[in-house]
Amino acid sequence: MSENDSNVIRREVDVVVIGAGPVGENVADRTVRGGLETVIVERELVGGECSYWACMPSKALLRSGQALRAARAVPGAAEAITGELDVPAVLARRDSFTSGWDDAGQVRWLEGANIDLVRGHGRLSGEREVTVTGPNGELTVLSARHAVVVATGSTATIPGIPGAAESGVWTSREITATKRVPERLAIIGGGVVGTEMATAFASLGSNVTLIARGTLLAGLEDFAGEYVSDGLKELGVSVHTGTTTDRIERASTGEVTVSTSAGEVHADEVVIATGRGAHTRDLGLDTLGLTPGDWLSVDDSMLVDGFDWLYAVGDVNHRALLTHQGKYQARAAGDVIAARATGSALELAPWGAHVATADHAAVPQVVFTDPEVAAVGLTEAAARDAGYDVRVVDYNLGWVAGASLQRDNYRGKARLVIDANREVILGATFVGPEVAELVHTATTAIVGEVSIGRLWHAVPSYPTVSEIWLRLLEEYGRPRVGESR
Ligand SMILES: Cc1cc2nc3c(=O)[nH]c(=O)nc-3n(C[C@H](O)[C@H](O)[C@H](O)COP(=O)(O)OP(=O)(O)OC[C@H]3O[C@@H](n4cnc5c(N)ncnc54)[C@H](O)[C@@H]3O)c2cc1C
Ligand SMILES: NC(=O)c1ccc[n+]([C@@H]2O[C@H](COP(=O)([O-])OP(=O)(O)OC[C@H]3O[C@@H](n4cnc5c(N)ncnc54)[C@H](O)[C@@H]3O)[C@@H](O)[C@H]2O)c1
Repeated sequence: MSENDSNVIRREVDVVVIGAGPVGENVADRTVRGGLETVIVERELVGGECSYWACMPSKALLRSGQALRAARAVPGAAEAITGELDVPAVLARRDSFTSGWDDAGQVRWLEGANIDLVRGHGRLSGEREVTVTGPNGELTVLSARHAVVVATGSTATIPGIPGAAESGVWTSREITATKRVPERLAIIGGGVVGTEMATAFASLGSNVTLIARGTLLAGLEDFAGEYVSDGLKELGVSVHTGTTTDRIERASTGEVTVSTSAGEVHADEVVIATGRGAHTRDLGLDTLGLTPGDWLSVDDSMLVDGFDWLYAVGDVNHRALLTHQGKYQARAAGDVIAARATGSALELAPWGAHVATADHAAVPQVVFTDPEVAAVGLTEAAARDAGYDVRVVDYNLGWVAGASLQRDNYRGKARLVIDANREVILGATFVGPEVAELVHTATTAIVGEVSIGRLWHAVPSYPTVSEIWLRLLEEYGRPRVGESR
């Protein structure tokens, strides 16, 4: 590209955001609201991974099976269920949630929010500068007066299992967008994607084998993975934990053989669900002295270490690979960029308006398996490792009146991890059918540092599953007179 090249469009704006996933969209929304002219660059679909190949399609694929099992667990309703899932209807509903992989609706949202879209692949090309290669090779050079925000997300990693690359394996993209349900499906990886997709496709009629090198859902409380393993087995999934995958081979017939330490698995398709890598390989990081392919390390206002104009928000900074947490970071980052640009007051102390403090203490996550797992904050092991004086209280969710009304044979467990010195909650985990909505109360209690004594005054309605809160408090004990705060 030469300076005088007439085919190069040059434009100066206040803020350039690279990546129009949920996080980039939210940063841009906040900078525009803060009075800054903002351009967003997108190489694929506006809405990002979450809208088309992750959160939305995966949850749509899971929901119908969950609703059917819920009805079957309630006598009276169960008798009314006479058939199986309507697979084409489930896939059609998934298609409606991805708008048929068409981003026109999200583009309209950008227009309504006064965010300018430049389609193409963005690369950092110098200080405060991004060069975009458009769909027909045209170049647009965007100079940012105030900030460049990298919100390019993450991509599925394919480990170096011999034969994987040549066998046409699927990742989360192909499984969430599939137009057919494979008769036999092997899934490698016992994390969130692996367990959710095993649940979805077992419900849709696949014969699923889940191969995990360790336990399921490592990183959460151990009992979460154990309950989910039992749930998968009840759905007919063959669960192999502590199992390594040595080779993947596709025969000319199309059949795939997965050789593992537990024997051979034969399948029609294999999904690799072994984690994510930073979407930064072809981003021009080297022009700034950074390493392509690395996650971008940031401070709590999302400024990349060593820069005063470069921000990294969402999956790409590796703080929490979750849409809601990335959008939380985006609100802080968008507002801090606007505040720094206009010279307004900054709030950078913990829990201030311009920092994502909750990333360190209160990241909620729901795993939409059956049973569901809803967790926030520290696990018991993480709290002990962090040096807290920990008290743990557990309770059987099936003993709560609201749970037994919800369905027969309700099975589940809840745990609070409590800082015994300050008597505040550090972490909470709920495992059971439809527990997703329970976790926000725990998030609020952790963020607000609400004392156990005060929580006794937060009365859950009878007979709801939320009465688990009262049972957990009873297990912990009521503060004596003079002790409550
Ligand atoms: C199967 C699956 C299910 C999931 N389910 C959930 C869930 O239920 N709940 C939840 O909270 N999280 C879920 N996640 C995680 C969630 O998808 C991510 O945390 C979220 O998408 C991150 O948003 P983001 O905007 O940072 O990145 P992305 O959504 O990945 O968006 C990044 C955007 O940047 C664009 N881009 C990248 N590089 C460039 C470039 N150089 N130039 C221009 N554009 C570029 C991409 O095309 C993309 O549109 C799931 C993930 C997977 C894989
Ligand atoms: N409901 C949700 O919120 C939701 C759903 C799906 C994904 N996500 C997010 O997306 C991210 C990615 O999910 P994921 O399941 O791909 O990653 P993950 O980190 O949750 O799980 C990866 C799994 O693969 C295993 N693994 C890693 N390398 C391996 C190898 N070489 N061979 C065999 N196994 C290997 C790990 O031990 C782990 O069990 C997660 O961080 C998660 O937060 C969230």
